[in-house]
Amino acid sequence: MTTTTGAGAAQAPAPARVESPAATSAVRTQGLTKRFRTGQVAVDGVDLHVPRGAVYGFLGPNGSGKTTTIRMLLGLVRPTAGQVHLLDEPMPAAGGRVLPRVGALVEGPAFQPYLSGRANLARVDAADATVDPRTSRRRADEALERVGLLAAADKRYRQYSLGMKQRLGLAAALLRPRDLLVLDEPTNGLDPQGTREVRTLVRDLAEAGTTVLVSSHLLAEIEQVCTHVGIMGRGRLLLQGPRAVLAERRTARVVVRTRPEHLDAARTVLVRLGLVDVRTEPGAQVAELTAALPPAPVPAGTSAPGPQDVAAALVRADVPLLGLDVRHPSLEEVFVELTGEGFDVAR
Ligand SMILES: Nc1ncnc2c1ncn2[C@@H]1O[C@H](COP(=O)(O)OP(=O)(O)OP(=O)(O)O)[C@@H](O)[C@H]1O
Repeated sequence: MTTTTGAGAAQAPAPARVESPAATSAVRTQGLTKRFRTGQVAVDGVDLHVPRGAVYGFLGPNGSGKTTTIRMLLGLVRPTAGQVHLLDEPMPAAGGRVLPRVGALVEGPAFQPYLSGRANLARVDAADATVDPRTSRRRADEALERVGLLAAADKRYRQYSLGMKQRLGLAAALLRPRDLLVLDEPTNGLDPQGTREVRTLVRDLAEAGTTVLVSSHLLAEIEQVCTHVGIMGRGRLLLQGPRAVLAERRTARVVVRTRPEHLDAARTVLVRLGLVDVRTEPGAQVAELTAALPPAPVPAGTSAPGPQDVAAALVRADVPLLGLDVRHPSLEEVFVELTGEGFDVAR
């Protein structure tokens, strides 16, 4: 794994800037696109917005373009088109100034296999021209402690488990205070306890004022710590916003069971009531219809049909009601619906 720490970039004194009122983004992209030489469009016109102070869950199935997007943010991959601003500064032009304020954990070989974890961190630290070399050891040990790796600090990197390697990558990103942390699948290779620790770490860092962009193909792993989410599917950003946008997508469906010969009449009733996405499943004895209920909350002054209205309307239309339920999709189902594939499916 590589840690991009802004190392080597001599930090020019920040010029006096008049911050515009809109200067509140940790990450902002416009039309970010990457077409590889193979012709594959891995990232397709992505407009990311990560507000300052957010924990932004960057979610999507394997192969949906998260890593390529992150690499473009950090200047590791050149975009085919589009713009990137980090901490309200244009990239890559302001990289020398901005990248020291950005810690990153992205995949790729970077650590020396025959050096210990601590010695590897010392190398990363030494490459950062903006820090005091005399306090290197303290920084390394504090970072190792933070990720629970102090006890294994003197072990060689090649003897580390995948989880330990991942922790060392995190430690490298934490060698100095950051305004923005970009973590690509930080829980890869970690056991459930390690995953919980990463979540706690992310929460602590955010509380201390660091904006965190964290990617995952596993919704449940990071959903709990996010204040914002962005969902990728096939190179496109399908949904973005405060975490509540996910809940809003959890449209409940009403499930109606009736006799097969009344299926068409029941369908007409549901459509007349204004329900959408009506699906029918004829059966020999019992036919089933499902339809989307309007999402709550309903705007003031309007009344959206609820399950009781559905029942009443069916009875009025003489449709025998053999059963009526309301089904709420899980967040996982919302994702599958959004991305059009299982959350673990590679392209
Ligand atoms: N260097 C490359 N050349 C050609 N295609 C690439 C290259 N890197 C990535 N891709 C393709 O671009 C698509 C997006 O890959 P990317 O790694 O960005 O997805 P991801 O969402 O990060 O997936 P994962 O969770 O598996 O890392 C994939 O289809 C991948 O095969």
